[in-house]
Amino acid sequence: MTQDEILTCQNLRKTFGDLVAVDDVSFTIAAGETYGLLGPNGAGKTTTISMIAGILERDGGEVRVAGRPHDTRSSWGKERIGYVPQDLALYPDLSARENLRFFARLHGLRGGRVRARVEEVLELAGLAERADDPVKDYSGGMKRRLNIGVGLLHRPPLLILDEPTAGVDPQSRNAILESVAALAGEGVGVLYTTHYMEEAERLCDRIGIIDLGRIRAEGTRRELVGLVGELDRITLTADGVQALPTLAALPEVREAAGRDGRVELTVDDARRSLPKILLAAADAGLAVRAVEVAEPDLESVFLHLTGKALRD
Ligand SMILES: Nc1ncnc2c1ncn2[C@@H]1O[C@H](COP(=O)(O)OP(=O)(O)OP(=O)(O)O)[C@@H](O)[C@H]1O
Repeated sequence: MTQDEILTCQNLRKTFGDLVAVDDVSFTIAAGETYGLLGPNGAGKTTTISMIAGILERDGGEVRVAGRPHDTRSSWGKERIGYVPQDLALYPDLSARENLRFFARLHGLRGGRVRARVEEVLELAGLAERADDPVKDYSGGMKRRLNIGVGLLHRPPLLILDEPTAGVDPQSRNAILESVAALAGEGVGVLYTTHYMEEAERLCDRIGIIDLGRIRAEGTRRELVGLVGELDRITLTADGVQALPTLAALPEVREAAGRDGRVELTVDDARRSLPKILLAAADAGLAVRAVEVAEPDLESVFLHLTGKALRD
């Protein structure tokens, strides 16, 4: 274990009757790192994080929080984890401020520390202006932001978020993603589950692709994309395909094909090679009308690894 590892889980396993919901899952998260568990509904994300959070008994494996063994009975680990479940755990008749005060006391905060922390979390969640309205009058996104705020009250060094943007409006979604990035910037380790590829790509330093209870592949976005050996594609729409031999001869171009005024190029790094390709096309007398760049994404990685789409 490296010194700044906030979470280590090894060989986690959970069965429900004959169903193996989580099968030999291992990964680590460092302080300040955001780790994404990306997989479709039923992949085993919630079961995995419930075991890590210490709210579900595991059938096998080990969890360490900041180096210490952690299970359903250990309060030391729970004090270091902020767990935000998918379902809202709020009192609808109380205001945001009242909800936060209640949960802050539950975490053992008292007196002036409750007041100060509640105000900080209201700001963080972007709810200061509506702090005294009953939660039942909030939008779905506001409730979700408050739910995350509750998980942050005790300043945990490890934050576990279970699909925090499911069903929220785009504005709240953006606010949630920004606040998670800010927390990671302050050194909080984040475990983030999602079935949205774009969120994993935008937010996560490393991603574990999970399907049928197993982690199929793990790495940075670039590493995962590299794993399946897919290359970037550039499509030029032009007045003809006469520049094809010139473009095919460029060292950046792996494959080139053209017909009906469209030139299709396969390249290693589209962003870097695009200016050179456009210059070469112009030199060869090709009038380019449109350019389209397609980089392989985690959706294609998922398809490659599991033979099915991330979303049905
Ligand atoms: N308490 C339970 N009893 C029986 N089966 C369960 C239980 N909890 C989960 N499962 C099953 O275990 C598998 C993994 O479920 P889990 O909820 O962990 O997946 P998930 O990736 O979080 O999906 P979702 O996004 O739908 O929550 C699924 O097949 C699910 O039906």
